[in-house]
Amino acid sequence: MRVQSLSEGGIAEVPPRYIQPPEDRPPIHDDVTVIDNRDEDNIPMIDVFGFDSEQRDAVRKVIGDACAKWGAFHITNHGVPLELLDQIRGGYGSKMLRPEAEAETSTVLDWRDYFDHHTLPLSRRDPSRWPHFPSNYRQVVARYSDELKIVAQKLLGLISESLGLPTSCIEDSVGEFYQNITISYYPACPQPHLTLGLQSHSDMGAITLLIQDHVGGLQIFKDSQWITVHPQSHAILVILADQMEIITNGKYRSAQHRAITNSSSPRLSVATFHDPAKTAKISPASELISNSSPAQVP
Ligand SMILES: O=C(O)CCC(=O)C(=O)O
Ligand SMILES: [Fe+2]
Repeated sequence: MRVQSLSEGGIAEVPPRYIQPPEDRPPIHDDVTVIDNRDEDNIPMIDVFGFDSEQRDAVRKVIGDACAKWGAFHITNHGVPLELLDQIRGGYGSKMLRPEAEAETSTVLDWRDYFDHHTLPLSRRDPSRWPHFPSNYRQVVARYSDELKIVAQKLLGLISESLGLPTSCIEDSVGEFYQNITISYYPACPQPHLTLGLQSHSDMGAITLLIQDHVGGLQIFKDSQWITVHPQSHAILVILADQMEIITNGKYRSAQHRAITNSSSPRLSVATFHDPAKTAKISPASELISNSSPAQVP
């Protein structure tokens, strides 16, 4: 059953299968706020200046710092047309989302419906399996996929350089991207203090590019605290994923994150995952292995 139907049915209490164990529940009181971190503690906002080569040294430096400290950061002036960000966020959400089969082993369910699109390589892209409304929907998703692949490639180049690696190092070890776009819809929840929209996890691929609407609810775990990522409509959130942690031999960590719910507004996010090719064998870059920094994985 869709969570959206539960929510719109007007239930006052969430079904038991959605109730998180006490240690995982978010600290929401009177449904207003979560821990509200001060702005200076919030996730870095990095202007990449359209990946302009003149700014490359400076941008590489701040990206390196953000990767080491946060494993996640916002970028602006990324070159993706802002109207495309709005198009993929806008209006497509609730009606076409359907729940994917929940693993029966999962004891507690997420307060979320989602729709997954296989977008790259092109051999996996079959728009006929995607919703066909609004009429330009498939076109928007395809265009968004292509634009975000470019951003992901440019970021991998900068991240490689920030570690003193050749520009193409990480991209070469990742191989041809497997890209998936997941649109998540989190209906309003009558008991946000008992539930999670999405349980704590790190993404398993190489790099995730995420945009969200104005509601907010994404949190990143840093220094033993959950930090709420303030929505920034023109920015793209970059989240380092597990394969990046392996390739960088732990110099950069994948970011642990989760989504919380709220009782008043449904929320939408669009996550674009870039995973290594199925044939890629991921291991730490040899340049990052030394006596003082042995390989963290074989
Ligand atoms: O909805 C969000 O902000 C988070 C989505 C996410 O982390 C995921 O789909 O892996
Ligand atoms: Fe995630």
